Amino acid sequence: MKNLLRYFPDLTDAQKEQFAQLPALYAEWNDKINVVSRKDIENLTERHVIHSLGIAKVQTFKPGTQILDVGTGGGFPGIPLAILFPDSNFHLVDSIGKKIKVVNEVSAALGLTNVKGEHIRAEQVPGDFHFVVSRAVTRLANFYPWVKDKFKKQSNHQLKNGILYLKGGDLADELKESKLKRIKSYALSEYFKEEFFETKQVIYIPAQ
Ligand SMILES: C[S@@+](CC[C@H](N)C(=O)[O-])C[C@H]1O[C@@H](n2cnc3c(N)ncnc32)[C@H](O)[C@@H]1O
Repeated sequence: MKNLLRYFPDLTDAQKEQFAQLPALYAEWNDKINVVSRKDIENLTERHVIHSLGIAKVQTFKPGTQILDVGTGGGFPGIPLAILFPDSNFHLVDSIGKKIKVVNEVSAALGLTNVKGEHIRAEQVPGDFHFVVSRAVTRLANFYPWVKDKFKKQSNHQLKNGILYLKGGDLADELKESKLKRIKSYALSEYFKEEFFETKQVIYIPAQ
């Protein structure tokens, strides 16, 4: 929690309270439905919450922004982003229904009104979003076709509408394979000092 406050010093009391509830909520739900590895549950704030919020270091979402989180699992990166941006709307989808149960239970416990969890495959989501966010779902060559028709035409952020994907390691082959253009990568080590972030990046792919 201390690091979270250091990296995001402008949180309101309500947001601090919501972030503070996450470790206990996920520990409780993870015992019933596994959404986070046992090792990671002990480092939830660093490995899941701060990591998810890496997207916010790259782009601040304006009020009214529509965001789709594809393959959200138990709600990452969608839930931490929804706490940070209470005036943006987050549609969190996963192809496994019990994971969405965790998403909906956690967001209800936090009183989040800007999160909609849905059990649906990404390919089937009817689209109209400014941004798609994701972490640890599939290679970009598979991912992009799932979401390519889901972007609003009008962009109103510093970044044009597109994908903000949390990735790690050497991505040269994956990016080449995807044949996607104008990709930018942002190293999370620029923002967060823990070793965990050393090779972590946010990959931005504008809608094309
Ligand atoms: C490794 S988990 C990552 C979960 C979460 N994003 C995280 O980082 O903690 C990958 C998730 O993607 C989901 N998934 C895979 N293919 C999908 C698809 N076509 N549509 C929706 N969800 C999908 C899986 O069910 C799984 O929950």
